[in-house]
Amino acid sequence: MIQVSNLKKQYKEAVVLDVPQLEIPNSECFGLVGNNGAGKTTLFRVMLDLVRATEGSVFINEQDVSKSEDWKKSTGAFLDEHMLLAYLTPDEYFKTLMKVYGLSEADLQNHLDKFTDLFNEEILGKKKYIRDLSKGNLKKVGIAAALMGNPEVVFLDEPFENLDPSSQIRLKKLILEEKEKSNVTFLISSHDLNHVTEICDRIVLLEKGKIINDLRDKSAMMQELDSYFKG
Ligand SMILES: Nc1ncnc2c1ncn2[C@@H]1O[C@H](COP(=O)(O)OP(=O)(O)OP(=O)(O)O)[C@@H](O)[C@H]1O
Repeated sequence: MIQVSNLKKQYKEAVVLDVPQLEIPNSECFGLVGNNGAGKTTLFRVMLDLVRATEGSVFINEQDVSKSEDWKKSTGAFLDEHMLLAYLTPDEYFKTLMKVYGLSEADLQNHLDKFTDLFNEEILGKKKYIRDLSKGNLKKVGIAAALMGNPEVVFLDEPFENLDPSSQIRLKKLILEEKEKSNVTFLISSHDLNHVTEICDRIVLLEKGKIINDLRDKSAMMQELDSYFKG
C-alpha cells in the first residue's frame, strides 16, 4: 500500500504539487495523466525521495520514504536515463544490478528472457554503451532494470514514449503479465491515453499539481479523459 498525505512541493512561490490524500493499494495498476507541467514527474520524484517534499509524507509499505531505506528493496523505478550507468553496455549494467540485488546468473537470465520480444535483438550482446543507445532502446534497458530484483512496486515515467508501435504493444503485454504473475503495483505516467486506459485499473488526472479526477470505472475512463483533453 502506498499512502500520500498532505503532500506539497513548492519552488519559491510556485506550488507545483498539492495532494492532500492518495492511497494506492497493492497490485493496483495506477495511471497518472495530465498536461505538460501538471506535476506527474514531480509527484513520482517526491514519492521516490529523489526530491524532498515541502510538506507532507509518502509511505510505501508503511515506511516513510524520507526516513527509512527499507522500502527501496521492494521498489523499482525508471524515470529517465539519468538513472542508468551510461558508461556501461546493457549486459554490464544488468550484471552490475544482478550483484546489487544478490541474484544468481540463472535469475538474471530468467529475468532477461522476459524481455526477449521487447529487446528485439537490439540490446544484449551488442557491445554498445548505454550512452550510445537510441531513446527507445534506452527506455527498454531502464524498464528491464526497474523490474529486476522482484520489486513489489514499480514506477515508470512515460514508458511508452519513444517506443515503436510493436514495442509499445510488447511492453503492455509485459506489464500485464508481471501484474498477473507477481502482483506488482505499477505506477505509470503517460500521455498515451489509449495505452494507459487499456492497462491501468485506475487513472488519476493531475492539473497544476492537484488531483482533479480519480477514475476507476474502466468503461468510462476513455470518454472522461477524452472530453478533458479536448478542452
Ligand atoms: N527544479 C525545479 N525548479 C523549479 N520548478 C520546477 C522544478 N522542477 C519542476 N518544476 C516545475 O514543476 C512543475 C511540474 O513539472 P513536472 O515535470 O512534474 O510536470 P509533468 O507533469 O511531469 O510534465 P511533462 O508532461 O511535461 O513531463 C512545472 O511547472 C515545472 O516547471
